[in-house]
Amino acid sequence: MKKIIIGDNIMKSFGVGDEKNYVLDGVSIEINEGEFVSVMGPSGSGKSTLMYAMSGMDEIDGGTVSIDGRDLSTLNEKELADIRRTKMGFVFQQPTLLKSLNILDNIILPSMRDNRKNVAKITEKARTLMKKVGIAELEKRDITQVSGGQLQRAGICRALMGSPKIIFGDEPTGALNSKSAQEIMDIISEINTEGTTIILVTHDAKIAARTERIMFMYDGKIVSEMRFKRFNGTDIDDRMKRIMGKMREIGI
Ligand SMILES: Nc1ncnc2c1ncn2[C@@H]1O[C@H](COP(=O)(O)OP(=O)(O)OP(=O)(O)O)[C@@H](O)[C@H]1O
Repeated sequence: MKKIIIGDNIMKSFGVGDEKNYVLDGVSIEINEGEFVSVMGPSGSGKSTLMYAMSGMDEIDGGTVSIDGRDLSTLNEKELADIRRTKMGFVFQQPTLLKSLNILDNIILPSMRDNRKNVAKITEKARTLMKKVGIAELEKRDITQVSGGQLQRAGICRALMGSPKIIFGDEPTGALNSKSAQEIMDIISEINTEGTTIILVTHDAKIAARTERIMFMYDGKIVSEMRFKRFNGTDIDDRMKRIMGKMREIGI
């Protein structure tokens, strides 16, 4: 199986001198192409920092991160930006959409920055994605005129515009009620089934239970890992029970 992300002994600190605090303390991680991974851990354990380190959004103090065979430390700013744009998509708890633009324009905006000439093609792709996630009829709406779940669907469309190999999600369902959260997970699972590697940070055992591999962080380290078969909708309670047992064991 091809490894799409290899992180070796990643160190990341904030602060200087006596205030220096290692938030990632020698994290090694390998993610296979097409894997569906989640990262759990207490608040402040370093989950988001790990995601930013793995995606090259943040510089690291030590260790290495390679994406699709390329060591990020050997790349200049432009090469790094290219890799981020072509290989990765990001979904956050609250999609950062612009109030002055409608849903469709928000989805196409980042792609337009890269390629102004292909408006028709970009718009067509956005419409295909909107249809896929069930918001086709909302393209003209302002972002204040849709629900949180619909907004997150738009955020997912925007992340998918560049056909990324990897989607990073930082609490992508964190602002949603449980029904919308599960619907968003249905969409994310489908994207994974189509071959995209997914890495989610979540506090929610019910979200993690739908992934195939869960990494548990504590104090800047990955302290445990759990693997499941691909989720087929039948054994959520059993998976959640196992995850919650592990969380208790670790002290989360
Ligand atoms: N830019 C920053 N400057 C200083 N400290 C930071 C910065 N970003 C993160 N930290 C600190 O690093 C630690 C880990 O933060 P991180 O956001 O990775 O944790 P997390 O596990 O994702 O937490 P949560 O579940 O609350 O989102 C925290 O103590 C946080 O305060």
